[in-house]
Amino acid sequence: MSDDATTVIAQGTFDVLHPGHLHYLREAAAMGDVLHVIIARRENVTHKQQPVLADRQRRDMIAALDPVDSALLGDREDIFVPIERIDPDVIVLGHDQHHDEAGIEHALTERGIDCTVERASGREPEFDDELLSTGRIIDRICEQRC
Ligand SMILES: Cc1cc2nc3c(=O)[nH]c(=O)nc-3n(C[C@H](O)[C@H](O)[C@H](O)COP(=O)(O)O)c2cc1C
Ligand SMILES: Nc1ncnc2c1ncn2[C@@H]1O[C@H](COP(=O)(O)OP(=O)(O)OP(=O)(O)O)[C@@H](O)[C@H]1O
Repeated sequence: MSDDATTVIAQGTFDVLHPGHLHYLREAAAMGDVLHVIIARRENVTHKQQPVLADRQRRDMIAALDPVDSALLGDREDIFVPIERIDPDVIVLGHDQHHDEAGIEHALTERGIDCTVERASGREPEFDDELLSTGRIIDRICEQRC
C-alpha cells in the first residue's frame, strides 16, 4: 500500500454480528483505502452488558469480513495506544456510540495525532423483524429458547 493511502479506524464490541455492523464497516471502509478495526476488550465494555463471545472470537469474525483489512483487540488500559501505532487519517464513530467527537479530537491533538473524527450513519431495518442490535438478538434468543 502506498504512503498516501488513507487509513481508517473503526471500533466496537461486535458481539453477535448483524447487518448494522456490516453497514458501519462498509461505510468506514468507503472513507479510505485501508480499514483497521479495533475490537473492544470485554473488560472495557462497561456501559452495557458485557459481550457473550470471547475477545478472540469477536476479533476473528470481524477479520473475516470483506470490508476489513485488519482486526485487532484493543488495548486493556489506554484506547489511544493502538491509534498511535496505526496512525490513522480518519476515525469513524458509530451512529449511536457514546463517545463524543470533540473529546476524542482533543485527546488526539494532545498526543500529536493528526486525524479527523467522523460519525457513521445508522441503518434502519429493511423488513419487518430484521434485528439490528446484538442486545435485541440476545433478548430474542432468551425469549424463544430459554
Ligand atoms: C477511538 C476509539 C478507540 C478505542 N480503542 C479501544 C481499545 O484500544 N481497547 C478497548 O478495549 N476499547 C477501545 N475502544 C472502546 C470500544 O471500542 C467501545 O467504544 C466500547 O467499549 C464498546 O462500545 P460499543 O457499544 O460502541 O460497541 C475504543 C473506542 C474508541 C471510540
Ligand atoms: N443498525 C446499525 N446501523 C449502523 N451502525 C450500527 C448499527 N448497529 C450497530 N452499529 C455500529 O456497529 C458498531 C459496533 O456496535 P455494537 O457492537 O455496539 O453493536 P450493537 O448491535 O449496537 O450492540 P448492542 O445492541 O449490545 O448495543 C458501533 O459503531 C455501532 O454504532
